Amino acid sequence: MKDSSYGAVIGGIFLVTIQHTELKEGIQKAIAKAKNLEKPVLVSEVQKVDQVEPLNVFTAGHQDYFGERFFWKGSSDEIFIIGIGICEHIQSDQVTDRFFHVEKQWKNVMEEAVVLNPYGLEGTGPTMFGGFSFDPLKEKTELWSKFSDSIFHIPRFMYSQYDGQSYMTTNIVCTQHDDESLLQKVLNERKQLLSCSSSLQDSANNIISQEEIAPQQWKNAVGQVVNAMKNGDMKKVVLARETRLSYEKPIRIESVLNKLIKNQKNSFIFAFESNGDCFIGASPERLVKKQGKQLFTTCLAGSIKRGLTPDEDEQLGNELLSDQKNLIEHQYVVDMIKRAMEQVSSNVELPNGPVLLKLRDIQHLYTPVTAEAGENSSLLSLIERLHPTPALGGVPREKAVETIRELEALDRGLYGSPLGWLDYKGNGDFAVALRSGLIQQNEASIFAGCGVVKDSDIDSEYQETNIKFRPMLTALGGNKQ
Ligand SMILES: C=C(O[C@H]1C=CC=C(C(=O)O)[C@@H]1O)C(=O)O
Ligand SMILES: [Mg+2]
Repeated sequence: MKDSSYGAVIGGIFLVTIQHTELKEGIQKAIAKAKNLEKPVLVSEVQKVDQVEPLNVFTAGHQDYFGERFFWKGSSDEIFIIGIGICEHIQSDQVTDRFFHVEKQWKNVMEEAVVLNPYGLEGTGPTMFGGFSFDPLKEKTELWSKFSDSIFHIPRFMYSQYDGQSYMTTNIVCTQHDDESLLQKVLNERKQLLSCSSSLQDSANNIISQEEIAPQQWKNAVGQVVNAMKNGDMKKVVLARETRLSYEKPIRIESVLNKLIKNQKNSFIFAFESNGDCFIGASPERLVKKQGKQLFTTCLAGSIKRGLTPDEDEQLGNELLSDQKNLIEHQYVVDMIKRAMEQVSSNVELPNGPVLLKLRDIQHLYTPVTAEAGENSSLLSLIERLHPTPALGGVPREKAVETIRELEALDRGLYGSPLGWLDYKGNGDFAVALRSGLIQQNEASIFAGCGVVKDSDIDSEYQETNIKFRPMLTALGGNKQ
């Protein structure tokens, strides 16, 4: 067969002329390997492509891959990763050692993989994305039935935009029973995807109801925790709650993403689809990023609203910077992260005190941390060590997580969890999945929590969660308090 090439468009933009000589050879090699080893072998091919609007790629996947897509934007727009379709699932409901199990499965796939990646940039080639639920021991509800406790996907197609360059990765699992016809099948799928429309009609979708779930019960829980702190050794517990919205028609994930991208600067924007449901959000908080040996993590805790005028905003910021309750709430996070990083990495560096991180709806106390990874520190092992930080769990960690498990009415699922991506070179980035919600056709559940310490005032904490609902409420067109 003579090699051919073709051009393709996404939303009227000429995307790329893709040749597939190497892919053909890669598939042949992988099939031979699969026969030899009697197990499936992954082929991953990377092509440089013209830059397109990342959201257009996600939208182009709507028709054939709805429920199997991933969207990721780095917090400073440095990287976009869009996954379309699922080539391989890496998941487990294992409670103990779940990070280790995911790492083992990932290594198992990568061990024999045939990688055709002349660029070798992070976030290109074999990459998995997904996350770990907040607490695998929490009693399950229907809400998160479409997601397992540890859930990662290797996409069929992946568009990555990094450092002003764009790449298209194609992943194929070859088995011992496959033959060369697999190439044509994949090329057809790719051609079909690239020719799909990237604009969807966005017609009005009215809200039928918006309900805060058990606000009084949540306030009681905050009161109970504050009392327990006055008499015991518990120092901080983060308590979260849910608001549920329902709509006339299915919610357009593309349109929610579009609004999050436009409104929520300095945030990780993500959407992770599984079995038709979508976990989506705009989190300002990084759990940990690994780039070569360099590690980046952040302490984010302590909050105040934005001002209506620049003067008021500055005044509120200064108030936050000197507020003892918020400084203590923040310091618990700094102490824990510093200690955890010092155990497994070197050159741990952080400023002496927090600065302000101003987002559209809220301002936070923020301390960035950098370090150099130790020999055996994989990204997943770092996530295991850090999750949950006291920005979502509390101090002491075990006791706080138990308290959340007992007192919180909410099934957190992936809210507050490590969510992100990991490539075959060990690079990756995970956010703490806050300011987020779960979209299930016509319904959305959104989540917000706050750090309760012994000086917490129940009504102020309640107001703080209302502010934290705003990013998702704005994107969903809901009513804000
Ligand atoms: C738990 C949330 O925020 C955390 C992150 C930043 C500030 C927080 C706070 O001030 O309470 C929380 O610890 C949330 O947004 O749902
Ligand atoms: Mg707070």
